[in-house]
Amino acid sequence: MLTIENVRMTFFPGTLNARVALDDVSLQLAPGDFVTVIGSNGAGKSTLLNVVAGTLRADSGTVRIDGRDVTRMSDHQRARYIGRVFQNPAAGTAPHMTIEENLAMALERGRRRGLRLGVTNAKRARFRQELTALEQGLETRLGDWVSLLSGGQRQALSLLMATFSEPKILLLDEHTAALDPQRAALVTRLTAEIVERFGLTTLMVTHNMDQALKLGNRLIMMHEGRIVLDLDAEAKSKMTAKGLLAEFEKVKGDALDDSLLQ
Ligand SMILES: Nc1ncnc2c1ncn2[C@@H]1O[C@H](COP(=O)(O)OP(=O)(O)OP(=O)(O)O)[C@@H](O)[C@H]1O
Repeated sequence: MLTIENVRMTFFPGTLNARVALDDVSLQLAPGDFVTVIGSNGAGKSTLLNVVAGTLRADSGTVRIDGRDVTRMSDHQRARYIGRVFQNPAAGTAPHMTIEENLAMALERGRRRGLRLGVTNAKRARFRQELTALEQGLETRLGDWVSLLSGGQRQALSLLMATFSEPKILLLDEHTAALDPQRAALVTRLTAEIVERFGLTTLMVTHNMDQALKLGNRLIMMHEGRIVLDLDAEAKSKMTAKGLLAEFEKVKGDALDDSLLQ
């Protein structure tokens, strides 16, 4: 469903500030794969998601979604294939539009004929049904401005909006990191439910080891622009948070050894 081949991406190439964010990254996801992505700060996790979404263009390499080469497509052209939720609850929703207007916008996203934001009764019934599943009481607040919602409620709504148009790929970029533990747990649970319900192929970046181990059927660890660990479902089920930290220490140590040898 998603194929990333030999992708390289350097910020400020050819300058003293040059920074290799992705160093020959290849990754293949089968339909329905749910891959959690961990790694130290600056490892290239967000850049990877940006290259998949088309927000950033790779210097070289290819990105294919469902067999289609999207490498040269803009983020707008890819929007119909991709749903994305960011760390900041404010990023995924329009604050001065109502809940139902936001949902109507999400429903039309990526369609070719432009925006048809009209909220019909049929749509409203669907919105109520989907919102009820979030268990946030939002189904009775369709006319409320989104700016009135809590961070957790907004993130739950963002998740619903990102998956509404049944994207081929769901990208989650530390989408629970800005929430308090209780709300983070709720959004984590909703994530698992929604991904399973729609069978979404998902890449989820997180700094939370327990979350990375609990969710999904595969885990990758990135370090300095490379994938340094790739655990399938079985290896992941046997891994512990402590074990992951030990792997972190190992790659950091190896990187240090390499730099000392140069
Ligand atoms: N817009 C940018 N301009 C310049 N350099 C950037 C930009 N975005 C990322 N980088 C650099 O690219 C590298 C990878 O950054 P990226 O944000 O992908 O890492 P990350 O793994 O998501 O880190 P974090 O966990 O801190 O969010 C870092 O060295 C970072 O400084």
